[in-house]
Amino acid sequence: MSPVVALTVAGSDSGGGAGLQADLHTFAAFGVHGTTAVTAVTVQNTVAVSAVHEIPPHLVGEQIRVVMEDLRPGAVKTGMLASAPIIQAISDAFRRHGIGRGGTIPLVLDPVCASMHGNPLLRPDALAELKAMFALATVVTPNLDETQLLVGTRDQRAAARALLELGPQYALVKGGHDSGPRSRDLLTDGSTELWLDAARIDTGNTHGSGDTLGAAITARLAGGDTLAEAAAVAKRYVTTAVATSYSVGAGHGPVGHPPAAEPVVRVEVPS
Ligand SMILES: Nc1ncnc2c1ncn2[C@@H]1O[C@H](COP(=O)(O)OP(=O)(O)O)[C@@H](O)[C@H]1O
Ligand SMILES: Cc1ncc(COP(=O)(O)OP(=O)(O)O)c(N)n1
Repeated sequence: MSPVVALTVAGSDSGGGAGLQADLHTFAAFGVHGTTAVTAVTVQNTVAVSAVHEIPPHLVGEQIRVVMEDLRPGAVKTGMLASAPIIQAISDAFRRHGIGRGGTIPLVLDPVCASMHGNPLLRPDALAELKAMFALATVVTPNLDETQLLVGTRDQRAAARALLELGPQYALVKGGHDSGPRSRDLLTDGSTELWLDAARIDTGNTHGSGDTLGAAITARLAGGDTLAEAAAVAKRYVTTAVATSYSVGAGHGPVGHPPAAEPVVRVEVPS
């Protein structure tokens, strides 16, 4: 029986905590075969990002093409996209291959702008292109620093409203960077509202938590979940991931990726 397949379009984190490495760990934890289109190689450890090498845009597009034509992922996630020309190449490839709104393959768009150390992962002149891409997304998943940059507020409801005006089907505004005893994320399509709520775990080792949440949503969407189902499962998974995070290196350690309690199960339909 062939496995469910998902694609991540993302940057590489040499420290192994975030980016496509976190996405692949998460896909594997859900029993999903992970494929990649690499946008950039970051020179990164637990302390800082010290350099970024961008992949030529046409090669990013080609990675998407060959994966789509051969492995046929059931859902796609984007992370670090680096530059406006790379975003343009990705958007073109998505339209060509039916990824995102207007197509049949769900798209989880994590608008990664900076690392948790404050180092940029998106060129400032690419912000408009990134926002234009939101209209393709099934769901956009910014953290509160990103909502501040993208729509000028850290208020979760106000941010979600402003994000939805840019055209995604859903906004999922993450609350990990908030304070207080709960870590609450808001999922809304403008008419329904779902609060994903968990106890805040007292740790500085949350590197890769945003990628892990988005990748878990993508894995479950690839297996056929609705977005609300996928987000609820993914929230339970990322809470376990933060609870199993660990210290490695001198800075912020990564979240853990234990096998998912609710993996993706392929249902074989007899022909
Ligand atoms: N200390 C924590 N305890 C529990 N959940 C957390 C904690 N930090 C982050 N999360 C959760 O991890 C996910 C990623 O959130 P966030 O840190 O806001 O995004 P990012 O990693 O993109 O900056 C969210 O579901 C958030 O609620
Ligand atoms: C290459 C690369 N991509 C993404 C990130 C940021 O990861 P994310 O999980 O969104 O955020 P943190 O949990 O690390 O704040 C990265 N650092 N590198």
